[in-house]
Amino acid sequence: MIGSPGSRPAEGAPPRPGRLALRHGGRPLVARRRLAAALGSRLPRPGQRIGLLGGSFNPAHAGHRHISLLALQRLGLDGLWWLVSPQNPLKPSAGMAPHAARIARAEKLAKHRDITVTGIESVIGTQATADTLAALTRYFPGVQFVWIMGADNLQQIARWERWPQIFHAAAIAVFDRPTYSHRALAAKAARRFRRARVVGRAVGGLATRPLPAWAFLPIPLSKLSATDLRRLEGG
Ligand SMILES: Nc1ncnc2c1ncn2[C@@H]1O[C@H](COP(=O)(O)OP(=O)(O)OP(=O)(O)O)[C@@H](O)[C@H]1O
Ligand SMILES: O=C(O)c1ccc[n+]([C@@H]2O[C@H](COP(=O)([O-])O)[C@@H](O)[C@H]2O)c1
Repeated sequence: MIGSPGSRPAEGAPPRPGRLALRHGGRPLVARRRLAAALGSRLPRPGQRIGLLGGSFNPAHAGHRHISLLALQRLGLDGLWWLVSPQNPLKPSAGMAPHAARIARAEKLAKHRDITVTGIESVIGTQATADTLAALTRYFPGVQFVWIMGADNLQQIARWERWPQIFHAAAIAVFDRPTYSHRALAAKAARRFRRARVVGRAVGGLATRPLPAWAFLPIPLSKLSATDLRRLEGG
């Protein structure tokens, strides 16, 4: 049923954003063929575990691929989408390469059968992650979405729009990143949701845990960043 939050109703979840109308005249606002086009015809099936690595990808780099491969393995994902954001609400648009150019470059780098590069947020008309997750869980009921991010974003997620809703909309996997681990784990979001943290062997089943659920994954670190790459490329 479109409009259901997926197979994992979150107990005590805050109300979904009212302004996000996904049905009009009984039909979804975005036709399935447009969603399929944005996903290279690879629509997910109910029950599948799909990782969502949201990012500016300005530009994509091997650090993105590194955490994506680890996410696929360690979380037993069926697929992982690189959600190339039209515009991060907290980043300046100056210096941001055009959306299509960032997608094209990410596609060249991803090159993995389980990774889909997509600009789907521009198709469904969302920018804030809370809205993106609300839309995806309605368009794809029963799909187990896992939001993937680096530790730098756990540190600052409490500045994102309606951020607690994100914890109630999808499981969250945080991948360690040089210099951020301690700050991230001491930050507001980690403290507020400390009881929802999944540790040890249970992390492998994060995708199917009742929400909220999040985990911090220590990994072999990658120092790569888009900021450094832009500097090297003279951008
Ligand atoms: N080397 C890395 N290790 C762990 N996570 C990373 C790494 N690089 C990027 N990420 C994560 O990937 C997601 C998308 O990152 P983004 O496209 O902003 O790249 P970035 O290198 O962080 O860019 P910038 O330097 O411009 O902020 C974010 O959640 C970010 O934390
Ligand atoms: O929802 C928000 O308010 C929000 C604020 C900042 C970042 N985000 C999302 O976080 C993801 C990572 O962004 P970035 O620019 O650090 O790669 C990307 O999907 C953004 O849309 C979302």
